Amino acid sequence: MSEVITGETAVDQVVIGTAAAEMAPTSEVVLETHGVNVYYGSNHALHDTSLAFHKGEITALIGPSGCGKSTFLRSLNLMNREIRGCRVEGEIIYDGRNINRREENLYELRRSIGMVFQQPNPFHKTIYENIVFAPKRHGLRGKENLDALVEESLRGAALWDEVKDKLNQSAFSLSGGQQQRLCIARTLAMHPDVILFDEPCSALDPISTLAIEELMQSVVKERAIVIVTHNMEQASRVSNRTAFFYMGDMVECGQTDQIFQRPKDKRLNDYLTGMFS
Ligand SMILES: Nc1ncnc2c1ncn2[C@@H]1O[C@H](COP(=O)(O)OP(=O)(O)OP(=O)(O)O)[C@@H](O)[C@H]1O
Repeated sequence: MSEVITGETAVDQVVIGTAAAEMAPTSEVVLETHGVNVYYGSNHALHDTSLAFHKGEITALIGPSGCGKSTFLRSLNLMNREIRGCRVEGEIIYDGRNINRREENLYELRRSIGMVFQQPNPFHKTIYENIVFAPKRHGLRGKENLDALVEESLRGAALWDEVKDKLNQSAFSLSGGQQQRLCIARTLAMHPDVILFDEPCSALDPISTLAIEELMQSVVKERAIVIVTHNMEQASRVSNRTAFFYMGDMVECGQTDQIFQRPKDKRLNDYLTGMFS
């Protein structure tokens, strides 16, 4: 049950970014959940969560530490299956089917629903090989095709100009921000319909953070993006829609400007005004 706020809720700390405000949402739902519950053993960490993610939209998941944001994000491409003792119930609908079933091919699914993690995690390979590794395993052949994919993906991740002359160097010769963009390029190389970002900028400086945010906005047109972030300014700058989680409940979801400027739930208002973090 949500506590509804009455009267003025002057949430002035966060200025809504024009980029997010200008992005026109489309109505095509790419991925949606119905009544998702997640358990770690006996800990019921996420309660009955239903959300839809639209093509062309960035959705930010916000809320205090331990409220279930990453748990929910990980359930969207069945990453929670990698965690021993974790159980996910409910429907996760992608491409016309419920993917939360044992027969789902995780290898194929994660091509379509990619994920970028908090810490950049390139492979111990060259920049070039980082991009083509998975596409080759999925059958892509021919130097011309591979070269074209490398260039397209690195351009998509705004990294091409910085690395085009050193594609055969180790990915670890890059800075942290460049490594994160390489990980995004690696994800883009699979042409995913959805990209999940789990606090992708928390290890980065402000300039690299801005580069990642611009990058998300440039690649969202073709897909849906979901981002977990602790940075309220980031959520307001990049997202079209924001969902607020609290103690395992998805408490409120709406257009980002409504969430930040006219929150309905008292817990959301308290969170935004810094009464707890
Ligand atoms: N691998 C795990 N094993 C057991 N319990 C977990 C695991 N991951 C998360 N949890 C539990 O699930 C609940 C939600 O955690 P989760 O990491 O999803 O929250 P969060 O909102 O993403 O937090 P943060 O912002 O700190 O990353 C917490 O009670 C946490 O202890």
